[in-house]
Amino acid sequence: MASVGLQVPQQHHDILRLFGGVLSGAEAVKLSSLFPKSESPYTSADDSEASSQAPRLTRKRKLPLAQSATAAAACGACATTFVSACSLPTDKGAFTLRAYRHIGPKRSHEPVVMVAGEAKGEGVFVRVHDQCQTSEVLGSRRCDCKEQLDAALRHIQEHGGAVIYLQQEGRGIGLANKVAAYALQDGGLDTVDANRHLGFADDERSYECVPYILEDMGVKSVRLMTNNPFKVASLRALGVRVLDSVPVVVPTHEDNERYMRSKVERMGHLIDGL
Ligand SMILES: Nc1nc2c(ncn2[C@@H]2O[C@H](COP(=O)(O)OP(=O)(O)OP(=O)(O)O)[C@@H](O)[C@H]2O)c(=O)[nH]1
Repeated sequence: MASVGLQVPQQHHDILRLFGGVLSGAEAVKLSSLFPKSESPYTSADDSEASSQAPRLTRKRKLPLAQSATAAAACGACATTFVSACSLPTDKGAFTLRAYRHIGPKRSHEPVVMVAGEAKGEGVFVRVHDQCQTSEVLGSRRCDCKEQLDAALRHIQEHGGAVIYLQQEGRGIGLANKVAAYALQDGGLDTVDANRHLGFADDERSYECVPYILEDMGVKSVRLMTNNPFKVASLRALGVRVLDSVPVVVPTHEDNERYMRSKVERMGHLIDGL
């Protein structure tokens, strides 16, 4: 069986150094494996010659080159790389799908952006949406995530804009932990206390890749599609210019009503009628 030995390749040493040695070798190998060698944002003396001769399909965006000093301070050590874009016909119309790779101190993942119409300049409709496999893939009615995603996609199809889709399942705790949190909610805890019971913060998400994605797309300011003031504050703290927030309210039903109430009462969401 393959295992991670003690021999960590040179490019992984670079990542270990970047993260101040906080990561184990295995974690660093996993993070680095998100990047094909020719696209690694961290080049070592050993491979710089080879990579300079390789075809360049991607634009690299390293944090030290970022224009936003606020974002640099907030992120500390991260890199977001544009990978590719394609057309994506869907049941809601035609979009362009842009794909990125992000490596960061809290998580490394592959953000994608659904773009419709003109999504550049000032006041662009943008939703920053976090993955919810239980509703979006499995059809769960415990939350409103899929309905919000669909509503946002329809909105940008009509008005132009972008949905930035981040792989931060379960407010950043991951799918298996979210199932554990659901089990605790089946036993009577609400969504916040379930997270705490498992030893997590109420919200473990991080949005450090968003400023770079917006900058890459030429978006200067956004009208953020969200009901969550904490999300607005988090993005502003990273240097994103949020002009206002646009509510994304979808009908509540008996299967998600308790969750929706908890979002309002425990997490400060602004949802009319709740
Ligand atoms: N830990 C945990 N995560 C959940 C639960 N229900 C949904 N999620 C996750 O919550 C995230 C969506 O967060 P929400 O709080 O519903 O909404 P928001 O993104 O903060 O705010 P909006 O922009 O208004 O949608 C997704 O990553 C879901 O997977 C739950 O009970 N526990």
